[in-house]
Amino acid sequence: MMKTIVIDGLGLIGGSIALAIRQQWPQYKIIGVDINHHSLTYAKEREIIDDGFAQLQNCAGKADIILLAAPVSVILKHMDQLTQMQLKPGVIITDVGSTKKQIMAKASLFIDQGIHFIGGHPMAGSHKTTITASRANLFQSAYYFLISDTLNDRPSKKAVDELQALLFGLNVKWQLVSARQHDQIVAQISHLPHILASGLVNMAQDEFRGSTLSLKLAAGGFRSLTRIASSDPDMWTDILLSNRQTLIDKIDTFNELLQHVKAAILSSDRTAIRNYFRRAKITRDSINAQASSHSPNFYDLFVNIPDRVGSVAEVTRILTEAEINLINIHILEIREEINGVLQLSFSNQNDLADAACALKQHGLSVIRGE
Ligand SMILES: NC(=O)C1=CN([C@@H]2O[C@H](COP(=O)(O)OP(=O)(O)OC[C@H]3O[C@@H](n4cnc5c(N)ncnc54)[C@H](O)[C@@H]3O)[C@@H](O)[C@H]2O)C=CC1
Ligand SMILES: O=C(O)C(=O)Cc1ccc(O)cc1
Repeated sequence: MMKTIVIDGLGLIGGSIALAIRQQWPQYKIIGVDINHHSLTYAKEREIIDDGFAQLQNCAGKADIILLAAPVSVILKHMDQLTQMQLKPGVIITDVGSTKKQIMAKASLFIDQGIHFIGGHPMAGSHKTTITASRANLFQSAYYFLISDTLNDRPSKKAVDELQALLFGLNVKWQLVSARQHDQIVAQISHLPHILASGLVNMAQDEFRGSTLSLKLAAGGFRSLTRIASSDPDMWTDILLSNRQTLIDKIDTFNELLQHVKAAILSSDRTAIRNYFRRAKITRDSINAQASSHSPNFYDLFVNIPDRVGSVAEVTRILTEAEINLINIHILEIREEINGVLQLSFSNQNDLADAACALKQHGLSVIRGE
């Protein structure tokens, strides 16, 4: 059956979902909405969308499914606007916003109109934004939250089935939670870390101001811990302001934790300091162990690469030529004058074996992951 999908906000997430729907359901019509005409042109030229509009009101009435994928403040504004529009009977509206309580509070407006609203949030993405960074496999094996608050009746179950079928090609693991639970979870594992990463970068910048030393000295730890400080400032302002109280509480708790470490250092309490690191190490190690024992989502290969311009590109070129689908690429260690290590992730063992063979043939040294 032909369906019309409207994606409002054609950036990293909207673009990646459009690509995945395109692959899975080539017969569906995908309409993109974005205030940035470059995104629309880019998407049309690459046939990611069939048609593009600058305003949601110009196409929302044609949609069987509307996916809101703009920044959170825009999602909220557009939800208000949608309640004033003439929409198809049975339309499903969903969103991908990073916070859920405010959005789900507004979703009650739709219930009175007999419209299904399904709150959603894919737990994958990147510090890179805009449609140019989008890719069909961005969400491969990631968790995708669906918000249980408005999904209690039978018609909603049918709507959820329809949404999950639409997004089948994302290859995500669905996770049902309440909006409250959701905002608590993501405050801890996503929002607070973003605040801290940017704080570390700002503090280091202040420290080095007026000195000849610079952030170039930063080793791998600082770099990997602060990668997300490169995320989009506007998007993150929206996120923090839509999860205010939870984040205020989290910051207080983190403050207490820092005070605890400070006290341990002040009193040279070796045991307390060691326990601080030991407890974290056990937990952090177990995240990797859980991921590999429950479901090996990724098959990893590690490649030593020489420190020279273009060596990462050479690896990806070899894989592209061999038509091997790379799920993820991560630079683990790359410092000036020292060889680097690339972590390459594949979705299955065969791809991994083919990649190892192709890279070896080109003289690269590879190590298989556990
Ligand atoms: N970046 C990430 O890793 C993740 C982001 N999210 C959420 O997904 C949503 C989109 O994020 P990204 O795709 O990363 O951002 P993005 O910046 O790549 O894309 C947002 C798009 O929305 C467009 N836009 C802004 N105002 C608009 C308006 N009034 N009407 C129509 N389009 C408008 C922008 O021009 C841009 O193309 C946000 O709500 C974010 O919180 C969710 C999961 C991961
Ligand atoms: O870049 C990263 O690692 C992220 O943390 C991506 C991300 C950003 C926002 C979300 O709501 C979910 C995931």
